[in-house]
Amino acid sequence: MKPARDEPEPCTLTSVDRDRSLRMPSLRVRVTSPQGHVTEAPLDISPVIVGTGQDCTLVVPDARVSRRHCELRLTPEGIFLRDLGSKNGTLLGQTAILEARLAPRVAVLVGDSELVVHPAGEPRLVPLSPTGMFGDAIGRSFAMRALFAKLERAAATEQTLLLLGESGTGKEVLARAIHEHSPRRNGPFVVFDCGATTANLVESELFGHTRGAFTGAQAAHAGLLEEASGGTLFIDEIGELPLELQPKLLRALEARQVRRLGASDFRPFDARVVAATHRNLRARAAEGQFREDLYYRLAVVEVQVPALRERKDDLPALVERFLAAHNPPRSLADLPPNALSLLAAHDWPGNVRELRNVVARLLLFPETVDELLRPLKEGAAAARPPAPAPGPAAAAARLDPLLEMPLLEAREMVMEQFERSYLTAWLGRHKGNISRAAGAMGVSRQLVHKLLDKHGIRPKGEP
Ligand SMILES: Nc1ncnc2c1ncn2[C@@H]1O[C@H](COP(=O)(O)OP(=O)(O)OP(=O)(O)O)[C@@H](O)[C@H]1O
Repeated sequence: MKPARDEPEPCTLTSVDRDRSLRMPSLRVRVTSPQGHVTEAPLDISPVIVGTGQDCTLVVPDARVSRRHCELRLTPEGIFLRDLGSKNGTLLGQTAILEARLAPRVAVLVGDSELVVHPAGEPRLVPLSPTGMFGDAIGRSFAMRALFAKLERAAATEQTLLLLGESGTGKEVLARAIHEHSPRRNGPFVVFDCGATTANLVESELFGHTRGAFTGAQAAHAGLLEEASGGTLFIDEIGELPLELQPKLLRALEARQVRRLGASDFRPFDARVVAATHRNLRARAAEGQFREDLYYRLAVVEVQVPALRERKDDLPALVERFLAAHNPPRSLADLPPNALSLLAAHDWPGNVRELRNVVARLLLFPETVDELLRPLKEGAAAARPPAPAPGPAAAAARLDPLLEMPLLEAREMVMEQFERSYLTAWLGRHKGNISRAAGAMGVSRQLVHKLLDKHGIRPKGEP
């Protein structure tokens, strides 16, 4: 299909069909190493990250390429290439670029490798949700509206779904919305977090147990697969499911029946499973850290929930939502005038959860807007020594704004702030060493990683 004179350039994202579909050009990013090794990936609504790290979209075998070297993004304005702070730079001709619009077929140098975006066939149409909402999830960006349209269709089926995405991107909100849009909406929505449950409890929690199956099992207990019958079981952090339990979950999902711990018989269950993880499960499966057969069983429908930094178009609507949910409800006019532009300049490693917390803090301490995003950028490396204990007057002054909030909200916010300060202080004392900080805090390394994700903190030394 050749674009007519007035049609948009083929390498832009454009909504058509009265904003119900997205015209998605077919583009492929190709990187050729100096030895002639070629790696390729499609460039569509998700950005392509190029680097040597295994979590990159395009993993380039070139020692002069950084772990996360550069990023390509398809936007309504064209293809954008951004250097991610690489050591050896991203060169367009002789010029090192930080961010530039890139035309197709133009070669760029990353390390010693050549990167080119090639048109690869006809554009396709991707359905868009017309509303920019899916259950409680808000998203006006093309990326989220395309995701909502896909999830709406998947929700109507009985298929198992796998939601991938960084911590705080909204996987649980989406899982709940899938349940609410499914024929099972009148049944229970049950949540199980593999990452927050100790390994020896996971089995009895998921599959249940008989009386006397282990010390303390005084009564028989149905597992969550059975409890979610008629509804949906959301298994969060499925990547943390112990390897030895993975065949048992696979068998249960295949046979739609479950054997309680200590039992010899099988019981049928009727729950739909939606799973989520912040890990690259496909890569873990390839490395033997996750059962490949279970991965394929879970990923019948697999969706990637984009990070907030990839969809900053969503910021105003999300901020408005958090303001409106405040008690009493607030609006954008209650924020300092430069707040939205400051928020847009931030990278949001903790995603929507971090945004929600920042908005809550902005309402309490609007005068701190300029400082607010600075410590977030510096992360744990900037852990400051704890401030001296405040006197009674200072304590009362800090309490005043909290008194305007309902107890539960105020308590959650104080707890989150405490958790963050506690974590950064211990990481600071141990120079970012997670094992030592976890030891000092008396918790597992996994929990420290989870908390780091939750608060959007990147410890010193991590890129
Ligand atoms: N699209 C969205 N619209 C409105 N609120 C959102 C959206 N995405 C996330 N949130 C809010 O952000 C917070 C974190 O979301 P959620 O717990 O669903 O993230 P998650 O990806 O499941 O995180 P984790 O992997 O850490 O469990 C919640 O308060 C949720 O309501």
